[in-house]
Amino acid sequence: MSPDSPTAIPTGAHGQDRAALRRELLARRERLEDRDTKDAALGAALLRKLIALRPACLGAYCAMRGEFDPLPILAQLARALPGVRFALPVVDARARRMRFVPWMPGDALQAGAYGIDEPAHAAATAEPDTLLVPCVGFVEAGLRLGYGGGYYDRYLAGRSEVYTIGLAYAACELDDLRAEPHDQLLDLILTETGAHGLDADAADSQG
Ligand SMILES: Nc1nc2c(c(=O)[nH]1)N(C=O)[C@@H](CNc1ccc(C(=O)N[C@@H](CCC(=O)O)C(=O)O)cc1)CN2
Ligand SMILES: Nc1ncnc2c1ncn2[C@@H]1O[C@H](COP(=O)(O)OP(=O)(O)OP(=O)(O)O)[C@@H](O)[C@H]1O
Repeated sequence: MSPDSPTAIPTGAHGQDRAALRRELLARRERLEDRDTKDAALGAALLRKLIALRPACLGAYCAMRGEFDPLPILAQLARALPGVRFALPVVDARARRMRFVPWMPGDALQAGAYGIDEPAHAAATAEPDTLLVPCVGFVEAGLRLGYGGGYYDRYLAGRSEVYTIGLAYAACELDDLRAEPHDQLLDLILTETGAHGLDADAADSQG
C-alpha cells in the first residue's frame, strides 16, 4: 500500500476472487465524491506526463462505467505536441481481441461491442507506442484488474515495447492481488493523488 492511499482495499475480504473484487471496486467508483476535482487532478498529471514522454502514437479509450475520460486531454495534448497521433480500441468480442484504429479529436465515433464508443471509420490499424489503460483496480507494483475480458493482457502480450499508463482513482487501489501468468505489469499507474507502478519514481521526480 502506498502512503497516500490509506483506503487500499484489503483483498482478504474477498480472498482472490477477482469477480467479487471487481464488483466492490466498480461500486466504489460509482460512489466517488468530488469527481470533478479528482478528474481535474488526474487529467493534469496525465497531461504533464504525456508532454514529457512525447508519444508518436498514443492509444487511448472511450470511457464507460465511470472510468476517467481521457479524450479531453487528447485535445489538449494535440495543441502541445503538434504531429502527435492518436488511436482508439476496436473490439472483436467474439475473438476476444482488440486492435487500435487511428482517430483524432473531432472524428466520428459510434457504439461498438459492450456499448463502448469506437471510431466510425475503422479500416486502418495503428500501433501505439504509448497506451492509456483503464483500470477497475490496481496494486502499487503496477498490477491491474480490468473487467475480466483479458483484452489488454492479450493485446500487450508480445508488445513489451509499448509504454503503458494505467488510469485509476486512489479509492480503487488493492493492497494485494495475486498475479496470474498472463497479467502484464503496467509501467505507470496515475491516480488523482500520485503515481504507482514500475516507473513511479521517475514520474514523481518529473513532477
Ligand atoms: N473504456 C474501455 N474500453 C475498453 C476496455 C475497457 O476496460 N474500458 N477494455 C478492456 O478490456 C476492452 C473491452 N473489455 C471489456 C471486457 C468485458 C466487458 C464486460 O462487460 N464484461 C461482462 C461479462 C460478460 C462477458 O464476459 O461477455 C461484465 O463485466 O458484465 C466489457 C468490456 C476494450 N475497450
Ligand atoms: N495473453 C493471453 N492469452 C490468452 N488468454 C489470455 C491472455 N491474457 C489473458 N487471457 C485470458 O483472459 C481472461 C481474463 O483475464 P483477466 O481476468 O486478467 O482480465 P482483465 O485484465 O481484468 O480484463 P480486461 O483487460 O478485458 O479489462 C483470463 O481467463 C485469461 O486466461
